[in-house]
Amino acid sequence: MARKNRRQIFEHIEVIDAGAKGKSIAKAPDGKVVFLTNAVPGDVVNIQTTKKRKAYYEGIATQFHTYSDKRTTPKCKHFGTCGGCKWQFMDYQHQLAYKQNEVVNNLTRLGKIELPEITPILGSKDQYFYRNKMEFSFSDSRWLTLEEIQNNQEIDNRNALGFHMPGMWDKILDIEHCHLQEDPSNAIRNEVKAFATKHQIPFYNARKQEGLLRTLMIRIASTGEIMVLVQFFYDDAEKRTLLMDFIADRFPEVTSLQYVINPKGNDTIYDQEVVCYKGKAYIEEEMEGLRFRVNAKSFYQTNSKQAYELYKITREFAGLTGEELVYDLYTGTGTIAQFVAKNAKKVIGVEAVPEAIEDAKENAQRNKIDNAEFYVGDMKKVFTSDFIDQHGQPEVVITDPPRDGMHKDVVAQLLQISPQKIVYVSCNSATQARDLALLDRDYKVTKVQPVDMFPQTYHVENVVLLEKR
Ligand SMILES: C[S@@+](CC[C@H](N)C(=O)[O-])C[C@H]1O[C@@H](n2cnc3c(N)ncnc32)[C@H](O)[C@@H]1O
Repeated sequence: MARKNRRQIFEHIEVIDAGAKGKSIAKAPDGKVVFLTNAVPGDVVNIQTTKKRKAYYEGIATQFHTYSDKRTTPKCKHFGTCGGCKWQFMDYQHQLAYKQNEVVNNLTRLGKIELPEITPILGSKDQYFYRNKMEFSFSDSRWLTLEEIQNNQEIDNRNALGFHMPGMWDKILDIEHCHLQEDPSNAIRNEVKAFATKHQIPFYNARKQEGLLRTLMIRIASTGEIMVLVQFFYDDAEKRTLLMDFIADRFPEVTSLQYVINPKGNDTIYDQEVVCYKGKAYIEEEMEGLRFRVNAKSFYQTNSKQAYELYKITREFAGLTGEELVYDLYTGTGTIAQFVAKNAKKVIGVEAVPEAIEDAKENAQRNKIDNAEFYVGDMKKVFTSDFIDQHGQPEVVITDPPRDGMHKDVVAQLLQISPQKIVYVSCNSATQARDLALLDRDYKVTKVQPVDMFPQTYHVENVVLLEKR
């Protein structure tokens, strides 16, 4: 009897498009779509299927007959193993074209939105070393590369400090050089790993839940300030001090050295106490003369230069005259709210993370902004008719939700309060399309501007202006 999920080989297939989550698309001889992980549109390949579903296959290209002219040479030695920068092998102009297409497809096909003429996507000047924040994981059972296995290399130490292998919670790929964050990021990570290994400070083992060192976070702000945060699994004062002093002495340019002791099963630090070991408990970002203090738990857009471009577009779309009451929903540390405050009568920011709202209030005070107020809470619970009665009917609403988009009650409330304009900033145009469809009854999409915040990845940010019909 034939096995249902039997692997199949398709020969001489042209890859025709790039699809969701960075996968490329080909057509199998039976007409079904094949999603591929390792090919670029224009490649002609042999495909081995890895999964068979009713309507499509998943597969990998096993042999290349023709290489696409959209290809370029990846810069990173970890490309192909590391899941971080999946599009590094595609020329940047083509990356941008596919991102633009993704936005248009999602808005028109999923949202059924009638679109105005769309301005071309705004590309990033820096295509590498654009991230201000990186988080690396320690592991005592490093992922072995094919090269190491093939060379039958003697492996006496399996320590790693790097990224999770795609889809594997317990396997870490050791990173020697990452092209996403500028110096001294690579030096800090590599020297911390070498020092901890030499001094036998145990690296974490996620399966056994043992080992001292869990994660290393590095933040490098546009002002040049640097935050390093080490996460430990338990407290060992001697080993902790040894490592923290090493970082402080070896990297005096670090302005904020912090640690967390996190005995939980997962390594999120949002519910943990952060201890400042040396320097300040925050770093400062700067934008158009505004200074933003960012603490270890605060969200700050990870590409600082493109965040400035994104905020300028948001402000331009809002078209403020100085007379408007503006709501900034999902305000984070209040950066957009403060960025538009001088053009508005008053701005109200709402956000779920209390520490972010504390930062927002303090930042506004230091920036001498006295027409912005910030409130903490879950949006669907806070953004109610009572809240509007208390704070006033906004003429403009800016909304920048997480990847899931807005809760349907929040969308319903927007329809209810009916502002003249809504500026919708999104990092996921599929959920944005869903929300725009719900708003379509009363609002027309009049401007769309995709922005590339994350070169070498398939992620795309999109700003939409909605005006009342
Ligand atoms: C994409 S970030 C935008 C932050 C900010 N606008 C900026 O540019 O820095 C989304 C924000 O929504 C917040 N958030 C997520 N779910 C929320 C909810 N249910 N209610 C309120 N805020 C929420 C997150 O904490 C995060 O700060």
